Amino acid sequence: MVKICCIGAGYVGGPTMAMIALKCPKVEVAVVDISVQRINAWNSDSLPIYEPGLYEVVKQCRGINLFFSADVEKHVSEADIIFVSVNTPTKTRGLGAGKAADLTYWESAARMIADVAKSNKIVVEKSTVPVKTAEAIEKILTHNAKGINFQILSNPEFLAEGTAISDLLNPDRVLIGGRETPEGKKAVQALKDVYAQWVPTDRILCTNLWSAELSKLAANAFLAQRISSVNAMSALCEATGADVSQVSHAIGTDSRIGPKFMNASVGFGGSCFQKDILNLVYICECNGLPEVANYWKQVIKVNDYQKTRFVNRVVSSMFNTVSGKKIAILGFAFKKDTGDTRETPAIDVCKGLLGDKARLSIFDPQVPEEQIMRDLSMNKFDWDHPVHLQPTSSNPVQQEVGVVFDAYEATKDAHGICVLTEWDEFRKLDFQKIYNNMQKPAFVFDGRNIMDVEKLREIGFIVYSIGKPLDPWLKDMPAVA
Ligand SMILES: NC(=O)c1ccc[n+]([C@@H]2O[C@H](COP(=O)([O-])OP(=O)(O)OC[C@H]3O[C@@H](n4cnc5c(N)ncnc54)[C@H](O)[C@@H]3O)[C@@H](O)[C@H]2O)c1
Ligand SMILES: O=c1ccn([C@@H]2O[C@H](COP(=O)(O)OP(=O)(O)O[C@H]3O[C@H](CO)[C@@H](O)[C@H](O)[C@H]3O)[C@@H](O)[C@H]2O)c(=O)[nH]1
Repeated sequence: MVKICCIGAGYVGGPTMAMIALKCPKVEVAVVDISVQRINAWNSDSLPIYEPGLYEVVKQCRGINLFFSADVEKHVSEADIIFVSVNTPTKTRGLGAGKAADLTYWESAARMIADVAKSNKIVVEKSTVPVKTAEAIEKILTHNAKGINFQILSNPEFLAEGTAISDLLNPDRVLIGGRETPEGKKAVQALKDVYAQWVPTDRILCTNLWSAELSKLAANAFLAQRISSVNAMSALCEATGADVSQVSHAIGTDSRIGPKFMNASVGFGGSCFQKDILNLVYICECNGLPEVANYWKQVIKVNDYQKTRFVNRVVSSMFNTVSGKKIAILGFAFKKDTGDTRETPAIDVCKGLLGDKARLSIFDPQVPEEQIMRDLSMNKFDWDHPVHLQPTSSNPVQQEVGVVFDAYEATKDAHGICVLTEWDEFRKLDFQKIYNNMQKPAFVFDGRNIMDVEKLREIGFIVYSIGKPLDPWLKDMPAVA
């Protein structure tokens, strides 16, 4: 029986391994982690991450051919194929700080593999890493090899949160990069055999190592660039009276452009886009390509501009001050159907409003209070470490923040509402009831374009929607980012 071990039981390691276990009953899969707390949660009925359909998959295989364990070394030493899916945060200190990937966790995993391995292993990069990481990992492994053969593969993950299970079930493609030697090709084939249990072989792409590593960064850069492009257009729409949804639809019907990933928003978030683009920028700079680096940097600049622009709209609409005013924040996760808050635009928007002395009442159906408080007090990039190793906060959360369990409670007596995540349940709220319980004039700032603007205006709200023709109230208000 082939034995697979995955180091890192996070958003990627957990769901990907659960899918392999489900589709390959003859493979034994162990997911290991240094966080005992996370492993205990994977072994309980309350999984450590919220992902539609995940629990059902885990329940079918757990204890049969899927195991979660904190005994990292035992499972690594027994495995034939080892996936490494650990954190690769942005460096906060030293060379490349603020851009380069910090490979501390990756390196420590590689050293541990070299220490405990007693038989030949295929080591698979599942984490997103800089191009040429495989070379560094190879050096660490072979210099400590004791005669053991290690083959390194790059197999980046393309799942998106909230749709992880369907993405894994039916991926657009699986990418496997390996050395073009006979041993390298054999290792690629071994991994291909695993995926081929459920993925059509024409969707399993095999490349050299560096193409696979770079394709992951490039894919995220292209996707994020699309959002920054439509968000840049949203600012121009507001200035000219065009409607960004109509513009997106009109250009998306061109088959060369396509309709997906064209929703203007308060900005993209999530653990990957910003981190991976910064990483790409750093690699370009290191390779003497400052023009290419600056091109990609602009995607992040526009994203930051969009978040600042949103905060400025809120403040300027409300007579240029939100000091002491209650603002309801509906949605804190970086997108719907996940409880993940990593790099969520809600953090920057909330911090911006708090900077103008607002009082915030926050509701998100999936994000617990403790997480929101931690996010608002944490320094940039400090989130991307194993939970027990996260730096303790240097900026305790202000008393101006309250987290509540219901949208009606959040909006009671509020002056304004900011919709920051596109949860379906927000569309179904009783806005007449909400309006009746708010201060007047009552404002809605829709950062996701999910609200029925006409209906809200009929009720009496003053409404701002990203990239839509402005409410007469807002037209005269300056909103310079
Ligand atoms: N989240 C996504 O949607 C996504 C998608 C594609 C790729 N990625 C990439 O995958 C990697 C993992 O991301 P994630 O979202 O799963 O992160 P995560 O923080 O959810 O999980 C990483 C896990 O690795 C564990 N870990 C760290 N060092 C370890 C070690 N030495 N030994 C054992 N366990 C260790 C941590 O405790 C943590 O549980 C990152 O490189 C990320 O960029 C993420
Ligand atoms: O039209 C759109 C689409 C997305 N977003 C925002 O963009 C962010 C990222 O969304 P999405 O890409 O759906 O989620 P992620 O889970 O971050 O997935 C991305 O990042 C992963 C980690 O690398 C990759 O594996 C995926 O392929 C890639 O889509 C979220 O804040 C979304 O709200 C928009 O604002 N407008």
